[in-house]
Amino acid sequence: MSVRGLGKTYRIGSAGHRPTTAVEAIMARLRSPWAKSRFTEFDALDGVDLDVPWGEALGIVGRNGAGKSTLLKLLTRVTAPTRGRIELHGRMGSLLEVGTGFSGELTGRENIYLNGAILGMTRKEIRSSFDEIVDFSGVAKFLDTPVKRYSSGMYVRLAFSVAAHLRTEILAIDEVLAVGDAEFQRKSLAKMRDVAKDGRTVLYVSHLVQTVTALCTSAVYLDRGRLTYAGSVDGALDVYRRSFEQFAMEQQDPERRPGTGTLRASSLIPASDVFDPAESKRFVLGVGSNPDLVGSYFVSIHVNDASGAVVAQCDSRAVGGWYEASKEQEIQLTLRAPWLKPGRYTVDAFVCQTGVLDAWEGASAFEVLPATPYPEMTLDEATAQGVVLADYDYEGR
Ligand SMILES: Nc1ncnc2c1ncn2[C@@H]1O[C@H](COP(=O)(O)OP(=O)(O)OP(=O)(O)O)[C@@H](O)[C@H]1O
Repeated sequence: MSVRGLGKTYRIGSAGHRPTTAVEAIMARLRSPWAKSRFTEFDALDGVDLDVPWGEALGIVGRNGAGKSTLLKLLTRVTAPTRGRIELHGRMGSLLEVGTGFSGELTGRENIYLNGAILGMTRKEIRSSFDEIVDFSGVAKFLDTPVKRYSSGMYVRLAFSVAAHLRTEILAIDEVLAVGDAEFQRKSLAKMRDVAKDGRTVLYVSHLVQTVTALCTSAVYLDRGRLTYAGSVDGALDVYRRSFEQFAMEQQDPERRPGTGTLRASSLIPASDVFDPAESKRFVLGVGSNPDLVGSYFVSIHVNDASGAVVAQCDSRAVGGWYEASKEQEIQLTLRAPWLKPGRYTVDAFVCQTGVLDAWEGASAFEVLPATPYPEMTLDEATAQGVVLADYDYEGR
């Protein structure tokens, strides 16, 4: 597979700019002048050259909005490139966002055949993989149910199984392993490794660094639409990790942060770098002063998980938190619930009035220890699903 000078330009006004980070979403919602003037036309991807030999499992990493999904959408012809050339030399099977590829009204069985046909498989070819697909997916009982009735887990399992077993020469997978449970993740990684060993090519986008390490034989790093690293998996992940540190450092300089700048946060300090899942998490947000600022302001602190998803939006307005800009403030946030799963979290801070005065992405970070808050069970499988840990009881006999 080879790609030369590949680029995609989006224009606001036609499709509009889709915010990808929490900060962008907030800026767009509050219609700050910064967000308006910043995007009119922009390159989601530009000047990408890439050669992927057969049998390679290529990881594609980069920060939110770097253009990873756009690259896969261009390669799978979901979107047309604005410029550049793509030579695949083979058929491409793909699993992009959940919800694409399958027709909700059709049953699982019908979707398997439909997908195969779309990929240019003969009925005989599809039939020869059919049992394997069904076995792997674990949805045998629901084969004659329309897929719109499937849970998201069942849907992903079947979609993955179809994409991995139909004998396309290239397989493109975007982020889906984050959806499935731990057992399915393990199975899918092993399956993708087999696919690559078979001499087929795997393209794999993920925020889950461990899965990139476990699966990929090489990797590329995308930075704001440009491919700035191509080489070993370790090399790409190293650049990826350093980009977070670099970004966090840049954002410490208020001048480089979005927002009107009428009032800026000065610090965001967690009570500890590590917390237990169920303990209260405290943060102190320092905010400067501006005697010219009329009226009070509010703040919002967001906690994001490792994939960048916002787990909690703690807006001070919701609990009556309004502050005066005439003097410097130290504002304390105590986050009692939900219980957070073990892992690394980043924290964003916003200072707002009618618009955003300061948007500080990655103002702080903390870790939640791999401890269990539950009195009995410590098995992984008991907590594998779900975004957070629930505080619950059971009663009955
Ligand atoms: N249909 C669209 N119209 C306008 N802008 C778009 C569209 N699709 C994507 N974008 C923008 O293109 C940029 C690249 O998006 P893309 O989804 O490829 O990034 P990504 O690296 O996959 O991000 P993430 O890790 O968050 O999935 C982003 O700024 C996004 O907002």
